[in-house]
Amino acid sequence: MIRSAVHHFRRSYSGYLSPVVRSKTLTDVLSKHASREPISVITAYDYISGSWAQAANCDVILVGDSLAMCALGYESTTEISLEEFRFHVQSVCRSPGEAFIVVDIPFGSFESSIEKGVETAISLMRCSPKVGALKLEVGSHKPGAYNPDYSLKLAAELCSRGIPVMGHIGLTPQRVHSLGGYKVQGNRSAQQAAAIFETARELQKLGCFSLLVECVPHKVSQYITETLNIPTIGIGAGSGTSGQVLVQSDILGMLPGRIPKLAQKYTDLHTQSVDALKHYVSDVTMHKFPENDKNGFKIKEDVWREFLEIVE
Ligand SMILES: Nc1nc(=O)c2c([nH]1)NC[C@@H]1CN(c3ccc(C(=O)N[C@@H](CCC(=O)O)C(=O)O)cc3)CN21
Ligand SMILES: CC(C)C(=O)C(=O)O
Ligand SMILES: [Mg+2]
Repeated sequence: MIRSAVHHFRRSYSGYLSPVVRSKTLTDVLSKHASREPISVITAYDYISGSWAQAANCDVILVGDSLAMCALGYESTTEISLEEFRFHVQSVCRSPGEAFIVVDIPFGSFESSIEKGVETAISLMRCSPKVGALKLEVGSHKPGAYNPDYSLKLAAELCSRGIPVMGHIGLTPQRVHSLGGYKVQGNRSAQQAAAIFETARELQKLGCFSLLVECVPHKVSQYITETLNIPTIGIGAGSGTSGQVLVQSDILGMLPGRIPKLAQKYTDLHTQSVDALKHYVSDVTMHKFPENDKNGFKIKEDVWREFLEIVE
């Protein structure tokens, strides 16, 4: 059977049929690293923020569990459930574009057992065929320790099952309680920095395709980047990593108040949005909106007269 041409089109956010764009694959991301081009990563939380990141041509979209704090108003990332998180993954995946999509594994969905972790990982991969990889926060590996960190074992199990894993090291926000706050990691002692490096090396050995390095002194993250073959994506890890990631709500200034020192605000969407909304509220109050000619709909004069005859 000849396939109809419509199969090669999909609906874009504007509602029009647009040519299907194939998402970047893991291979595309790794070839970018092989040619030493910086990899750009932006978080997204829903269809709108996903579409913005796609339109900006970032290489990778991270559906980060920071959405708990930055889009849902929770106090920490530990509060969001897997079920709630999956809806957001699905909506980001509906955004049209080429970005490779990486998804966080939220707190509480993988810690009880390896089996549970594997099941969760499969359910996240199955949110959409556009989910290309998962990200797992990993605790510091103590070299020679009798009981290696559970998350290292889970990372290995996922890799061995064909699920691409990005290991997340340094400041791991899901462990905010055991870390005693959102603090720089690997700056207090040589042993602490070495533990982060050893964890990075171990994760590469276990098969992780990339590492996310958060809030680590730039000398340490650059050393990790230069020593390993897999790309490192930094946040608060300086300029020596293979790529950078930031939280979209920080880049755009979507929320009032301060953003972490590691981030940079490129615009103030909160202020701009509130100003625009105030303008609308004022227009409604002042009878300036809507304007019948511009925003309204007409009825034919004879239909109108007939209407009046019926009702009067
Ligand atoms: N808006 C936002 N941006 C983020 O990048 C982000 C979140 N939220 N929530 C989840 C995690 C937590 N992250 C954070 C949160 C706070 C700091 C922070 O307050 N850092 C201190 C410096 C660190 C220190 O004093 O040791 C700062 O002054 O900004 C850092 C990373 C990164 N992630
Ligand atoms: C802060 C980044 C790295 C993250 O894990 C997230 O957005 O959830
Ligand atoms: Mg996260």
